[in-house]
Amino acid sequence: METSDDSSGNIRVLCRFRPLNEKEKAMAENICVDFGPDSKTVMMRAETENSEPLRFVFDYVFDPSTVQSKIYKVAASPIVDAVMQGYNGTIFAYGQTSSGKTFTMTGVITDPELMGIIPRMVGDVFAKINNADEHIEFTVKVGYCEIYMEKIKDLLDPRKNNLKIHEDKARGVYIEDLTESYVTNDREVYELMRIGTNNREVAYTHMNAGSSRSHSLFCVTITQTNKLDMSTKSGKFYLVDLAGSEKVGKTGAEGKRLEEAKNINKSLTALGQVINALTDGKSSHVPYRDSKLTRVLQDSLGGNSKTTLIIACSPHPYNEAETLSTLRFGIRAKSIKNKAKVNKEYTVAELKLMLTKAKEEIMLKDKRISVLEQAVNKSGILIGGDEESSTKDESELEISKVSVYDDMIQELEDTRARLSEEVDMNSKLRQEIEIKTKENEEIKGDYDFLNKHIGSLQEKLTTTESTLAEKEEHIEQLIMAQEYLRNDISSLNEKKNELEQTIIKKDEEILKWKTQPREAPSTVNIKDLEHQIQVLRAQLQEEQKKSKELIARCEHLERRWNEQASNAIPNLDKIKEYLREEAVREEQTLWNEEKQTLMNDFQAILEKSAELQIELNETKENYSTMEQALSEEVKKLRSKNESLEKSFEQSTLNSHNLFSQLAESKIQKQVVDRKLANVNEKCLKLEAESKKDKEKLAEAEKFIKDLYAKYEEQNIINRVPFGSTIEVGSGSTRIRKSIKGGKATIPIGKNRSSDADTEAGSKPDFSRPRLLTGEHNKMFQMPYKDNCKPF
Ligand SMILES: Nc1ncnc2c1ncn2[C@@H]1O[C@H](COP(=O)(O)OP(=O)(O)OP(=O)(O)O)[C@@H](O)[C@H]1O
Repeated sequence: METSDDSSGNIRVLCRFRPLNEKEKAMAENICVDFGPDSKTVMMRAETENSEPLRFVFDYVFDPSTVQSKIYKVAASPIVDAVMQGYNGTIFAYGQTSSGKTFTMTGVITDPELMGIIPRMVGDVFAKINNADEHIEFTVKVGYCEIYMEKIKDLLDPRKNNLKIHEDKARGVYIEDLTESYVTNDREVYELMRIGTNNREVAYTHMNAGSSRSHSLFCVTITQTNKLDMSTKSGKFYLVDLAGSEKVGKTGAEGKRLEEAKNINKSLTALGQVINALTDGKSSHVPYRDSKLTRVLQDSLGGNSKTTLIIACSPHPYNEAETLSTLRFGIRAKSIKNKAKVNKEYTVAELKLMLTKAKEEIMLKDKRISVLEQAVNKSGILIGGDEESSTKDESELEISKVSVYDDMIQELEDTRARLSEEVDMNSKLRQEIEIKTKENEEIKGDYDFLNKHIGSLQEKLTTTESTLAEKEEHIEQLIMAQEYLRNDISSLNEKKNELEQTIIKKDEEILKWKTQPREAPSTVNIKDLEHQIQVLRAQLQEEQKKSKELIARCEHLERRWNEQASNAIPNLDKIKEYLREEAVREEQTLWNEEKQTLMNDFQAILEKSAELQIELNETKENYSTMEQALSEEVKKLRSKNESLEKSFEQSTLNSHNLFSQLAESKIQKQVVDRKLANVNEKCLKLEAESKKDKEKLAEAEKFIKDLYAKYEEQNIINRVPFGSTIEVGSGSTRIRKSIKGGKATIPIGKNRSSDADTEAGSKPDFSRPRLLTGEHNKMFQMPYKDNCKPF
C-alpha cells in the first residue's frame, strides 16, 4: 500500500519538493537534497565531508518529478473516502513562500494534467455520488474564505469581511454566517472557486509573482441521508492553503506587504506553538485561541478529523534554511494524534429501538421487583407464624431468613445498578431530544431561507417583466420611427422625380431654343412685340452669354484635351452634349449619393429593427424559459418546502413522542422508586422483627443457662435430651415429668416438698434427680450442639 495506515489516529505528513524555478536555475547550483528509494525518506546533504546528512522520514516524500495526479491519489483520495463515510477531513499545505502550496492545492483548474487537489477532489466526489446507491440522497455545500490580517473574509461574499468563530457540541468549531452554496456538479464548484480566487489577496513579491497574502480555507460539506432508515451522516472537508512563511529580506516586502508578512509569520508561529503543545507531552493547555488560524483548525489538529499535512519545499540551496525548518515542522506534526469519528445522527427508528430496549429493561426490573416482593411476603409468613404451630426447627428458620436477606440485598444492589443505567439512558434520550429540537430549528431556518429565496425570485420575475415591457415599448417606438423614415424616403423620391422631370423639361426647352426657329407673332401690338423682342434679346444675350461661356469652357476643355489626349472629342456639339450630360450626371451622382445615404440609413434602421426583433424574440424566449424554469423551481421549492414541512411535522411528532416516552419512563421510574422504597421498608421491618426474635432467643438461652446452672448447682443433671423423663425424689415422693421441647417447666426444688410422698418416714431427696429414660450416660457425653439441647 502506498500510504501509511492512519488507524493510529496520527496526522499523516507528506512532503513535496517542487522543480527548480527559473531564478534558481539561473543560480546554477545543484539541489541540496537526496531522496531515499523507499519514497519516505529525504536527506539534506551534509555541509562538510565529515558531517552526516540529516535524514527525515515522512509518510510519503514526493520528488520534483511527481505529477499532480499522483499527489491527489496519495494525499487526498483516502481522505475523500473517509469524508464520504461521514468523517471530517482536512488537508493543509504548509511551506515557505513560492514552495508550491497553491500549485498543489489548486493548480491550474482548466488543465486536466495540472489541476490540483481541490478540483480533482470535486470531480471525485461527484463521481462517487453518481455511483452511489439510489436510496442514498446527497447534498453538497461549498464555502470559501480567507484569513487576512487576522480577519476572516467570506470569499463568496466579500462584504462579510470579519466573520466570527463559534463552537458547539453538534457542529464542533465553525465559522458563523459563512456563505455555503449548495452545488450539484463540478462546474458549479469551479465557478465558485473562480469567484473566490478573484476575491483573494494575492500580490507580487520578489520570491513569487502571485504570492498568497492570506490563509485560504475551502470547505465542502457532504451530507448523506439513507432513505430506507432515514439515518444521516455528514462529513466536512477543509482544504487549507496556508500563506507562505517568508524572510522579508528575500521577498523585499515593504509597507502593506510588510504588514501582511508580519501577520502571516505571527499566525504560523501560533500554529507551531499549538503543534508543540500537542506533541511535547507536557502541556496541559493548547493555545488554539492565540490566532484565528489555529482556532479554525482546532478540530483538524488533535480533534475530530482525519488530517493530512503536505509540507512544500524548494530543493535549491538558496532556500536550504527554510526547507530545513519546514521539514522539522513536518516531523513535529507527525506525532499529533486525532480522534476522528463518524458524524452520525440517530434516526427515529434507532431512537425507537433504544426506547424498546429501555422498555424491556423496565419490564425486566418489574419482574425482579415482583420476585423480591414474593420473597418478602414469604419471609413475612415465616416471621408472623403462630407460636404454637411453629414446630419447625429454629435453626432452619434462621438460616432461611439470612439467605432471604442476602437475596434481597443482592436484588436491591441489582435494582440500584439498573436504575442508574436507566438514569443514564434517560439523560441520553434527553440529549437526543435536544439534538432533534436543534435539527427542527435548522429545518425551520432552511424553510425560512427557502421562503426568502422564493420572494427574491418573485422580485426578479417582476423586474424581468417590467424590463420586457420597456423593451416592447422601445421596439414600438422604433417601428414608428421606421414608418416616418419610409414616408420621408418616398417624399424624397417624389421630389427627385419632380427634379428629374424639371431637368428633362429644361433640356427640351434648351433643345427647342436651339433647334426651332422662332415664329413672328401674328397679332401683337408693337409694344408687346418690342417687349417680346427685348425679352428675346435678353434671352438671346443670355443664351449667347451662356453659349460663350460654354464655348469658352469647351475651348478650355478642348485645349486640355488637346494637351492631354490625342483622341480628343472632335466636335463642339459632342462636347456640349458631353458637358450637359456631365452636369446632369453630376447632379444625378449627388442625388444618388444622397439617396444612397438615405438608403443606407434606412437599411441600418431596418437591420437594427431586425436585430431588435431578434433580441425581442430571444428575450421572449429567455423569458418563457426563465418563466418555465422559475415555475419549475417554484414547484421544486414548494415540494421541498412541503417535504420539509412534513419532516418538520414528523420531527415535531417524534420529539413529542420522545417527550411522552421520557415522561412515561419517568413515571415508571417513580413507580419503581416507590416499589423499592416499599421493599426497603419491608426489609427494615424484617430486620427489626428478626432483631426481636434474636433478643427473645437470647432471653430464652439466658433463662435456660440460668436454670441449667441452677441444676448443676443442685447437682441434678447436666444435659437432658428432648423427650426424656426426669424423676426427682424417691418412693411415693417421686415426681416424674416428661420434657417436651424447650417449653417444659419442671416442678423441682425445695418449694415442692409439700407435694412429696413421705413414704416409710423417709424424706424425699429432691437434690438428686435421675433420668428414667434414654441412655443418659451416653447422652451426657454427647456434644451440646448435635441433638442434645438445653431446654
Ligand atoms: N510542482 C510544481 N511544478 C511546476 N511548477 C510549480 C510546482 N510547484 C510550484 N510551481 C510554480 O512555482 C510558482 C510558485 O508556486 P505557488 O504560487 O504555488 O507557491 P506558494 O507556496 O503558494 O507561494 P505563496 O506562499 O507565496 O503563495 C508558481 O508559478 C507555480 O506554478
